[in-house]
Amino acid sequence: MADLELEHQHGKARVRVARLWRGKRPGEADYLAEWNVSISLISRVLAAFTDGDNSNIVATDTMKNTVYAIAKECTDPLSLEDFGVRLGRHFLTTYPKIVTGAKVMLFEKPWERATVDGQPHNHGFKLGSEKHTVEVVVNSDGDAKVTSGVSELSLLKTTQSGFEGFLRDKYTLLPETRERMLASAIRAVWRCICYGGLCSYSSKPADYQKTYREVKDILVSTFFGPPHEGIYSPSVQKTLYEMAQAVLSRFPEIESVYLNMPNIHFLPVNMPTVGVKFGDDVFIPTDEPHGSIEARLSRKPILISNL
Ligand SMILES: O=c1[nH]c(=O)c2[nH]c(=O)[nH]c2[nH]1
Repeated sequence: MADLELEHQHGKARVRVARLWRGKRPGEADYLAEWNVSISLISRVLAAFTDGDNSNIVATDTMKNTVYAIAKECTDPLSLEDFGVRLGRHFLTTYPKIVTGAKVMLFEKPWERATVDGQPHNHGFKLGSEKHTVEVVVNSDGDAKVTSGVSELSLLKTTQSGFEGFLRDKYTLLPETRERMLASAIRAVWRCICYGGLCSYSSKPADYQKTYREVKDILVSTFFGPPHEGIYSPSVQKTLYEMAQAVLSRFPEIESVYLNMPNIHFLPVNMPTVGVKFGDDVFIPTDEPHGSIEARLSRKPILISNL
């Protein structure tokens, strides 16, 4: 109908692939990556929706198979980001007249090299905790916008946290405190890249894997503070801001960082009527409800007129 407009995309979600790169010589370590890949294509397939004309559809089954084929083509270990860019560009170069954009979302299962007798094992892996996440958007010029992240980074500190001075009204029960546990399952997402195109911070991190590890380290060390004394957190909000600021000051190529930090409450047990006296030593851990605190910190765009 002339007065209607259809926006559409199609793709394959949650394709799981494990890529093994065997040690090149006997006795050399194997490398393993397990990825979960979701692809969504913007393509000229309006007629498929409106007229049942499938002639321009890239089958989602083909997209799934392409994940395996490109994984095979990658003869050396590579980052999740580089794999995502390569995969996204594949659809644009294979179908330049049909596919006008590709979005690839990936996360990596945290297999870590096992250690046995204090030695890294050549072919043994164990599952870690937090996940590396990536979103790649490729446009028809082949420019790729890469957003990296970490999810389920679960951190807890037993002290050096409080919450005071907040608004009080007739429903406020929460006592003020300078002594509480602080726990969160952090999701962080940072954006730094434009290949080609206009972008104020356009350099590609030399090594995505290294940047991922270093961003994680900075998030963790800012959350906890120094090993012995720690650092006092007056709120999740302030700690979140300091974590984001630390990432931007360490990495000039990162233009913005988003942090989502649920405040996972550990409620001190208190049972005054039964004669057991607790003193911030027994807690009820709770998942729900939890505080939900999120923010994005970005560099202000550089104004040409100020240069
Ligand atoms: O760090 C906190 N921020 C809040 O906004 C909040 N709200 C609340 O009940 N406890 C906390 N803690």
